[in-house]
Amino acid sequence: MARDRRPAKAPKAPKVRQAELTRTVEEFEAAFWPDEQPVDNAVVMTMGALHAGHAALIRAARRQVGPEGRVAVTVFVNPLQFGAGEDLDRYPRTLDADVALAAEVGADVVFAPTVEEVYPNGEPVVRLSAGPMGAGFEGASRPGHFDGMLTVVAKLLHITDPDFALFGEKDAQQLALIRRMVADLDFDVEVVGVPTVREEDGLALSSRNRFLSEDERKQALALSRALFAGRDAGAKGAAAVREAAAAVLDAEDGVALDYLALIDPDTFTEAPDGFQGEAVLAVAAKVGTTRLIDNVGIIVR
Ligand SMILES: Nc1ncnc2c1ncn2[C@@H]1O[C@H](COP(=O)(O)OP(=O)(O)OP(=O)(O)O)[C@@H](O)[C@H]1O
Ligand SMILES: CC(C)(CO)[C@@H](O)C(=O)[O-]
Ligand code: BAL
Repeated sequence: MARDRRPAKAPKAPKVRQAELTRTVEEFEAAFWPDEQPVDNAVVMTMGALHAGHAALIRAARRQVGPEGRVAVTVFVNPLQFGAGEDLDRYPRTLDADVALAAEVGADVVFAPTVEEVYPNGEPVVRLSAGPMGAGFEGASRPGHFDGMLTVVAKLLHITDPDFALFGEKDAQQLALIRRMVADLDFDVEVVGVPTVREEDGLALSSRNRFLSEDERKQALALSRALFAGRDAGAKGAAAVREAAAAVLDAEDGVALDYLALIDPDTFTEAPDGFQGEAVLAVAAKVGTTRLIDNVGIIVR
């Protein structure tokens, strides 16, 4: 048999995506639409300090648009959605690591504008209003938060003009409001929700978890444990759900509860006694100086 003299094929190098960092709208547009090719594109909006939860969103965006599509990640800590005395100044900023992680999990472009780039005329005079759907829960604890959030999401949708925009279910009220804004104001984008990514012990990943001391990290587990206990009581009715979740939180001294609520996901108002069907069980609490939120979907019978 003749010897095969063809050189052995070099193993295929894995495709390393190089996400381009852009700081201005002009740079972003040049990088995100380098040519006229009609491909699907998706955006993942973040405030940076990326973790595995954000990575899940970016991976889902890549799956959504396919290997040839375009994925943008925005990194912008939006002052408009922070109230006085909130953690705007100490919010973690880790841009170099964010660009590296975004690239690794499938982003083509990172858009990290300055505050002046996003608000060149200073604070916007005209803003969106979240209305009654943004008044309860997070909106009650953080007045103006959702108006500021919707205003920047609308601006970023205009700038990035995506086919798909992906948001985490961890911020359930935010996701519901964005869906409602898109429907009410005829934005031409498909909003995709992505399930919450948790640590093995149940803690929902959050950029703010890095502020927790070791002890606080243990105390913070009461949030997810309470939600899981509530979910397990779903077959016994709404009152049993609230009771089971509250019992877990009551037993943890280190957690200062803001709200624990069984929510009708259509209206984002408290589910009435005797409520049956799909609901969201949500919690917000301060652990030390860090405010955390979490929620689970639940069927109440
Ligand atoms: N654990 C998670 N699983 C899935 N999505 C997440 C998770 N954490 C955040 N996200 C989503 O990532 C997007 C950007 O969120 P953001 O940058 O505020 O991160 P974060 O971790 O929620 O930060 P924060 O500590 O400010 O709440 C949002 O759509 C949010 O819902
Ligand atoms: C959607 C968002 C990026 C708007 O600033 C922010 O609220 C967030 O990170 O969830
Ligand atoms: N993840 C929600 C954005 C905020 O806390 O301001």
